[in-house]
Amino acid sequence: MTRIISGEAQHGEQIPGATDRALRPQTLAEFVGQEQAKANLRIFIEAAKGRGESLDHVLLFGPPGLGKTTLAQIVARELGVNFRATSGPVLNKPGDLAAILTNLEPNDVLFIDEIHRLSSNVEEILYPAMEDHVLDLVIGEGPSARSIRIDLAPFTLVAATTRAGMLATPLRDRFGIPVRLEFYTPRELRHVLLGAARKMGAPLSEDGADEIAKRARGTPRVAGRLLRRVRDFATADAAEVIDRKAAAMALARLEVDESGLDSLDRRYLRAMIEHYGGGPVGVETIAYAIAEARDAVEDVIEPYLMQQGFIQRTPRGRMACGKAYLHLGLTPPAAPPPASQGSAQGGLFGDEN
Ligand SMILES: Nc1ncnc2c1ncn2[C@@H]1O[C@H](COP(=O)(O)OP(=O)(O)OP(=O)(O)O)[C@@H](O)[C@H]1O
Ligand SMILES: [Mg+2]
Repeated sequence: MTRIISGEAQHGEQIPGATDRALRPQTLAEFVGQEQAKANLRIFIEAAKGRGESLDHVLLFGPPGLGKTTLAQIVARELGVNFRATSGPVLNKPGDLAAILTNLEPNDVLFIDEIHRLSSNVEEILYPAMEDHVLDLVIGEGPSARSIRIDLAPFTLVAATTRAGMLATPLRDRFGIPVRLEFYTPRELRHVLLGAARKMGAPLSEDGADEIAKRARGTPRVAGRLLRRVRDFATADAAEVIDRKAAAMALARLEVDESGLDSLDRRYLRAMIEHYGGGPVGVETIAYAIAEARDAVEDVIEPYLMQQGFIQRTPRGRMACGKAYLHLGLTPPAAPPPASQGSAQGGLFGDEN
């Protein structure tokens, strides 16, 4: 799914040296937004440094593109230690993780991206490593197999996931510092955009930044991507400054509407309303209806639609809110009677699915 407004990294964006990296903030001070998380991290980092100890393990979770990888790198830099990065799907065997762990220097940061995709046999050796800084390995097979214990240097695991709910409880419990990343406000994104534009040398005006920020679905990665495309249009049109008008024109050509929704979001809402009476409808069903993978629907489409109040999650499935109808130029159904759960009428939305 290649969408201009997808929070997921696209081809080229994650490659070292690509523009994306040049735009990454390098310090906590430069990292815009997430004030609560930053304030806490700053205190924990200073305390760990003061004691000369490793920072407690950190779990970063939230939708794609909100800055988990960036924040992990910043934590290592602020601690003044090495940053080693790997990811759940890459670690196939316990030995893969063991090789990395045994090479860490005291208090280093090990970053494991997509930790929810770690296989269970790798996860098992991670537990004693996180808790007691030891590695329990089994050498050999059958009757001659024996287990050996290796001491590790103290280290900080910084893990990232878009799916905290998918982590096994024993794993989740081993993180002393859980950090939930939130969507950014348009004000914060304006800040991100002006900073990125400065680094790119793009002549972005403040009202131009506001126009892009409004449509970047609360996600810095989307903001950066929109900025690059808008700049392309501005270059093609030989515009001297990217102001509100130039930005709005470019965004219209990219089919990103004033709420930051693109054609896929609109298809999702339309399918829900037109085929399923506005819901409740299960995520599988709606994913099938718009021919997208369930994961993509849950990770990329729904969080923002939910946060913006276009849809809501109920025990019986997803439902379109009045805002979704209005956005598509449709008339919302009359409000159902206020949560009088006893009224077994089936309601306006019907019970057929
Ligand atoms: N707070 C921020 N201030 C400025 N730029 C940011 C901020 N957060 C993220 N960015 C920028 O947004 C882009 C995406 O950030 P990052 O790769 O850290 O997201 P992520 O949460 O790790 O995404 P994923 O879940 O896909 O791994 C980067 O270019 C980064 O520079
Ligand atoms: Mg990342």
